Amino acid sequence: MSGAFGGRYGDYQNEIYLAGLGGVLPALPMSYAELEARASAALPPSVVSYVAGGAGDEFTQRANVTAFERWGLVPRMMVGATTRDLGVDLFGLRLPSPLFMAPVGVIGLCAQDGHGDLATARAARRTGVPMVASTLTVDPMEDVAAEFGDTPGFFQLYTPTDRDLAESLVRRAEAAGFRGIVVTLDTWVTGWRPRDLAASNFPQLRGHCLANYTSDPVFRARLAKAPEEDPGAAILEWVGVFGNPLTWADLPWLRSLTDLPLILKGLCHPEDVRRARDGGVDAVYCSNHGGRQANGGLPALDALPGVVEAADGLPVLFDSGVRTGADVVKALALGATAVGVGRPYAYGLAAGGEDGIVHVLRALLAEADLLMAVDGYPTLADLRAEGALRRL
Ligand SMILES: Cc1cc2nc3c(=O)[nH]c(=O)nc-3n(C[C@H](O)[C@H](O)[C@H](O)COP(=O)(O)O)c2cc1C
Ligand SMILES: O=C(O)C(=O)c1ccccc1
Repeated sequence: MSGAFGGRYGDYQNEIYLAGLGGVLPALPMSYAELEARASAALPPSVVSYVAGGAGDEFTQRANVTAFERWGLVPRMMVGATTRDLGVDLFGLRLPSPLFMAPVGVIGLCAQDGHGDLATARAARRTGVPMVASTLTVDPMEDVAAEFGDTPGFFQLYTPTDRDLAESLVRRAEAAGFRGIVVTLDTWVTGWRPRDLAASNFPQLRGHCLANYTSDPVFRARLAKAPEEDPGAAILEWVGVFGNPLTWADLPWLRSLTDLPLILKGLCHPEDVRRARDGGVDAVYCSNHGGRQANGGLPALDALPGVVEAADGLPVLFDSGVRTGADVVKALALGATAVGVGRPYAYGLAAGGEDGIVHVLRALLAEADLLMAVDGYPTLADLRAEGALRRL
């Protein structure tokens, strides 16, 4: 059955209604609010506050979400959009959809078995939706990459202050088969996060998600004792080496680190985008870290049009506040090449393991696909045409 209820990604809708005919209801929530509630009940409180929380009073985090309400697609009729093409080209790769999983440093802890990075990589394999694996994982990057199958994966680098360590991490990512390096610029220092402060809990400070460091020969060589013998010293060493306050003078060095596509994450100002472009990056990534780093700022979506313009044809990745398939479509219509989600898949994992992530990704893509059908925009190029999207 396809027709009135399906399409390539929309077929998830068929599956759900068909299962209902057999008396089987969806095991996982269909709305973000219910998903968050289910995940919050499943996770330890310290992980809930870390994942759900943001900077300050979380104004920017909320604004990231509500910003999408100010845009609307204008429906077109009699287009006959019976098949939709959501595929995108990125760095010479053909991705089946424009969706990707943004790097989430504690995703490992969101799984019941504590190996959420591996579950995420397996969900990437099953859906074709790429994972951007954080530097901060429970399992080393080599083990994560081994689960990707044919789906390309990207490595997110938190650039350490030790350049040799940075280079070692990048060499390992290349050897493990990652297809690009995403350098996150907005988190060399941690933003003020009242929820984590109230619980006096920051997972990495308790030794979580440091496997890429403790498995690294350059990091290990900095320690007097092996991290297995003296975990406390390893954590302190991590605190000292983690955050590198990079400047534009460091961009030539970053660029020289790899021949893989280089993507800078956290760019919102057009002038920064131009500098990144001039420095030879392969893509820019517009994001405000889901409102976790700086409060009081513009929603990332409001920065997107300026970033797209300044990128001048360079691919633009986007995340922050995407909760629905309609949000994915709106970000694409505003010029994003690919659209990322963070918390939604973390909650999918917490609520339903690997299947929970697959559910979240399929639901996002089904909604986006069916929206493009209903509104008569069969391709991403149609979505970007003049008059498709209007500001309320
Ligand atoms: C719990 C959590 C951990 C994160 N860890 C990282 C990280 O390690 N590296 C990074 O670049 N971004 C990290 N981010 C930011 C995400 O990549 C992404 O920018 C953000 O989650 C997007 O916003 P959303 O959660 O509203 O979808 C993290 C986000 C969350 C929620
Ligand atoms: O929590 C985060 O969003 C994150 O990416 C991070 C990781 C290490 C230190 C501070 C923030």
